[in-house]
Amino acid sequence: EARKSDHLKAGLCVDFPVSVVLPAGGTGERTGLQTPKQFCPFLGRPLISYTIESFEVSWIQTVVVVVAKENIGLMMDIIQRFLHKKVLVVPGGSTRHRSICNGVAALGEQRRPAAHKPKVVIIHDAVRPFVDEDFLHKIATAAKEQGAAGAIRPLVSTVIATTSEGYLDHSLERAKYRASEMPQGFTYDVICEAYQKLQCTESDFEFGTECLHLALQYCGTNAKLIDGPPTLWKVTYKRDLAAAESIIKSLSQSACLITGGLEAAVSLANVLQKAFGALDM
Ligand SMILES: Nc1ccn([C@@H]2O[C@H](COP(=O)(O)OP(=O)(O)OP(=O)(O)O)[C@@H](O)[C@H]2O)c(=O)n1
Ligand SMILES: O=C(CO)[C@H](O)[C@H](O)COP(=O)(O)O
Repeated sequence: EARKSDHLKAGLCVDFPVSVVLPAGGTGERTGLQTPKQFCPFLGRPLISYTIESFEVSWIQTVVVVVAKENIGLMMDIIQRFLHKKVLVVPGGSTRHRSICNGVAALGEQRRPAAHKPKVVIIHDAVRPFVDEDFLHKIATAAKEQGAAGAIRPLVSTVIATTSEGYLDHSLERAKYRASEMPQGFTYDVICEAYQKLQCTESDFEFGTECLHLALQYCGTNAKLIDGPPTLWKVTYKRDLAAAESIIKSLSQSACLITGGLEAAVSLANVLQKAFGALDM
């Protein structure tokens, strides 16, 4: 049976069509598990279902989920079981860029009038389940204005370059750099052009890790960068699955205390509210 948390929606809106591409075609090699991380269950529900739920807001039209061919059936079952609406499933590619490119192409193939083509496409890794509507709205709005926008976070460690013999070559001044995270947003025209096969090279498709870079390189679009919350982090290693589980458990805990207004009961309610609040990241 579907078990969906009743998130408070922020009541935001936009006056342009927005669609989403969620790349979910990876194998999750770094977790060391057989099951790709996006399909690992948390409280009986696969991780990807939580991510899709974050995009179930009124101002988003279509969510394209890109999965490996062999997981299309599994993905369709998840959509049916957890009552996800507005989701289109398309086959992925051998790298993340190829999967995203397939997802963007699927938005153009949908049988709908040009007027309903997305103005903005949000791209978000399926394995970053904790993204809130307010931040999605910031990314969509900035992407519409600037052509591209992306989430950034401060670097935790200093980035260094090594020599081929394994010695320090040079180190970067950490304060000047940021970690690029997801979500990212693009106007539909910019992301389509960025992935044009005539300019996006095989090397980009094979080794690239940054969509914002493609937009700059092939469309001359300087993305607007927006500081994101720590919750945008990506599930990459096994330890991240444990962290995700603990957050999902804390988010799913809720209590309804009917106090009748007695002073002692009201202060108990306040204490409980603070205790639950302390579970926040
Ligand atoms: N061929 C691929 C590879 C990755 N992804 C997706 O891109 C996102 C971020 O990639 P990453 O964390 O690298 O996922 P995996 O490739 O699955 O992980 P690993 O590198 O450990 O195998 C994930 O949602 C992943 O499913 C994809 O859609 N298609
Ligand atoms: O941060 C990102 C984009 O800026 C991507 O999520 C990241 O590049 C995915 O990378 P990988 O496949 O190497 O884990």
